[in-house]
Amino acid sequence: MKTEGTLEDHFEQLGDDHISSSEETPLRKDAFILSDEEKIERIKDSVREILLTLGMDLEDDSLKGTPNRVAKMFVKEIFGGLHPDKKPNSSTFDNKYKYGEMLVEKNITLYSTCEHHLLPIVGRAHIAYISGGSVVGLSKMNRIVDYYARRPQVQERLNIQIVRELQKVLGTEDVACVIDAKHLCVNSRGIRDIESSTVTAEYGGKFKEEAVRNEFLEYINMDTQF
Ligand SMILES: Nc1nc2c(ncn2[C@@H]2O[C@H](COP(=O)(O)OP(=O)(O)OP(=O)(O)O)[C@@H](O)[C@H]2O)c(=O)[nH]1
Ligand SMILES: [Zn+2]
Repeated sequence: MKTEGTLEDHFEQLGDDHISSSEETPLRKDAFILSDEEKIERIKDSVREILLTLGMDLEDDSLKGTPNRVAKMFVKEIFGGLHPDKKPNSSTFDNKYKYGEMLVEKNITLYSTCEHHLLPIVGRAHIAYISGGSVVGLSKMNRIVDYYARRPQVQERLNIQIVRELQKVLGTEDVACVIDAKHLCVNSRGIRDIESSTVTAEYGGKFKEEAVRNEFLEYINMDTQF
């Protein structure tokens, strides 16, 4: 969407007019007006400003590349999942072999960023689904987790977004995801409790039934023997 005036004018006009529902990442309508390169330039200036305000000497050899490094990392890496174009293409196949039990992809490594403090969230996601006719490539589940994790996030929303996307891809409600993750904003600052972790879950369709849910949880807790 292109409009007249400066980007600042445009932000001003938009005010709090977000396009998101509660399960969606709260993005502004103009989120993708700027190219990645333009975003990196702007963020670079902001990071420089923060470091200067803190009193850091940006002429120092070790620090002079930091604004650019952080800006690139934000746009291309840790927040690289904000752009819908980055959504992985999840190839599905017909369930020709008529596999009728649940499939569990467990211990998926998850790196995200807490949107309240911009500190890391590090953990594991466990996904299960029961095929309604389609099966999805195993790695696509890891890729979906990674895509939604590369955003400023809260764990609850991340968990729901993963389940909704898989339900869409597979054409079935019968999808579940459990996430167990450490939030560095709890572990390394504030209350500084290094031991605690946060567990969230989203159960769709048949996973709302106790027996089905328990089977999934048993697989997650099963020791992997290799
Ligand atoms: N529900 C939820 N809360 C989160 C998540 N990540 C971080 N938080 C919490 O967001 C809250 C923000 O609370 P504030 O009181 O505004 O922030 P704060 O003063 O830095 O709070 P403390 O961390 O208690 O020092 C904190 O309690 C965080 O632990 C998340 O994924 N889900
Ligand atoms: Zn936080």
